[in-house]
Amino acid sequence: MTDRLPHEKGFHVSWDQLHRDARALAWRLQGQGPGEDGAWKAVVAITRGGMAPAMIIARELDIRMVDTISVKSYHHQTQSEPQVIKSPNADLVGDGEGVLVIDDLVDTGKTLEVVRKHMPKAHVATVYAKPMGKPQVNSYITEVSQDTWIFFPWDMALQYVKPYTGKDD
Ligand SMILES: O=P(O)(O)OC[C@H]1O[C@H](OP(=O)(O)OP(=O)(O)O)[C@H](O)[C@@H]1O
Ligand SMILES: O=c1[nH]c(=O)c2nc[nH]c2[nH]1
Ligand SMILES: [Mg+2]
Repeated sequence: MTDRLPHEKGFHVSWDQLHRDARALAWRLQGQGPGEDGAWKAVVAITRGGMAPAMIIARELDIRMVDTISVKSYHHQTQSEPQVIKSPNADLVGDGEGVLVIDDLVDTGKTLEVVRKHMPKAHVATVYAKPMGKPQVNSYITEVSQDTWIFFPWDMALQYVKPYTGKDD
């Protein structure tokens, strides 16, 4: 057994970096909604990864209507068919008009495909995007290659690493 990942590259995101990138996304979305002065009606976070960026975006854009949609598709790094296991309030989101749907990243785009069926008129935004999933998002901040695995701060902890020489005594 090996501890090595099935992906060649890792893109490690700190809390600070996530905060900056989510703020950059909020900046891009500000004033782009269909409401008066470009306001958005609500934010829907795709749990769980979308919750941290959605909170930052809701704060920056002063949106108080926040709901969630829960789509489960990965077990560690293995993907299965996405399933909606919790829907947002239908009275709040309607067909998605004026709603910002936020996720941390789009990879294959399968999760967003399912979400778009629920809210076809929503504006879908992710902080990070891989090429295969890009057609599913309306806005994103940083693109990484398809063979990169993005590591988020909530999945990581600081730990000792050996020097490059391998000598740590
Ligand atoms: O574009 P896709 O290939 O569908 O993958 C992207 C989705 O996968 C991850 O969520 P995951 O299902 O692992 O759940 P989590 O957010 O609870 O970690 C990530 O947060 C996205 O929601
Ligand atoms: O933490 C994650 N990093 C990724 O790159 C990814 N792709 C799908 N799901 C993911 N989760
Ligand atoms: Mg997710």
